[in-house]
Amino acid sequence: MLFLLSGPSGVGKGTVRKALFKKEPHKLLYSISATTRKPRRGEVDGRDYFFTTKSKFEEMINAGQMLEYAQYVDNYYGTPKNWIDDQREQGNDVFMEIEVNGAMQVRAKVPDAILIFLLPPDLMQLRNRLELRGTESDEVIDERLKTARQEILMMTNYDYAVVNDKVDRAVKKVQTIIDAERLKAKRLANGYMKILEV
Ligand SMILES: Nc1ncnc2c1ncn2[C@@H]1O[C@H](COP(=O)(O)OP(=O)(O)OP(=O)(O)O)[C@@H](O)[C@H]1O
Ligand SMILES: Nc1nc2c(ncn2[C@@H]2O[C@H](COP(=O)(O)O)[C@@H](O)[C@H]2O)c(=O)[nH]1
Repeated sequence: MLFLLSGPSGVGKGTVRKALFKKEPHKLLYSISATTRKPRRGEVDGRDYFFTTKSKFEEMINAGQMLEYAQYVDNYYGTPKNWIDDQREQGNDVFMEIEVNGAMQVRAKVPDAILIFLLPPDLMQLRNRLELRGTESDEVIDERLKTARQEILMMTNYDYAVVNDKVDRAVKKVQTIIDAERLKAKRLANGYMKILEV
């Protein structure tokens, strides 16, 4: 199965994902994205992102190596396709964490993907979280918040919305969605739902 988490910058996608993975070791595999953004302090190439150049990224796009990609506030971000295909063929569940334009490409290409949108309690808290994280300049924070307003309007295209007020509560909700979707898929695979429909 393919689970995808989106939401505006600073809403807490990475925080929720890391907490979820601590609770669910080995059951979900994180899809590492490629980006042309410069690494932040503490970020590791091949763990947080595959950091690359604009020209290499464009080569990958032209070679059809991206499942999806987007330009987000002056940088490219995208999901290498091969890895996702390999994992799904082996029966592993994959977890993606990406912005909304890329998510809509995944929706079109992988119709059975489960799309979850993470919301902030309000826009003021989104700004506070980005400022407290301290990884972007004021200018970039303004750009990201401007983009956030458009992104939140896309929420209706998702299967689920979860408010990240408290991290542990948001993690529990995402875990519940994953468990419910896995159960649904298992029942469908066994023909259980089909029998009920008849
Ligand atoms: N529920 C929460 N309450 C308060 N602060 C939070 C909460 N969730 C995350 N944060 C904090 O908000 C900041 C942004 O979180 P995080 O980096 O996980 O967001 P993100 O959505 O992954 O951002 P980006 O898309 O820019 O990578 C971090 O400093 C994190 O510690
Ligand atoms: N469309 C894609 N968006 C991605 C991907 N990897 C990350 N992202 C999103 O980009 C923004 C900015 O990320 P940041 O690390 O610079 O804060 C954020 O919304 C990420 O979720 C991807 O592969 N494709």
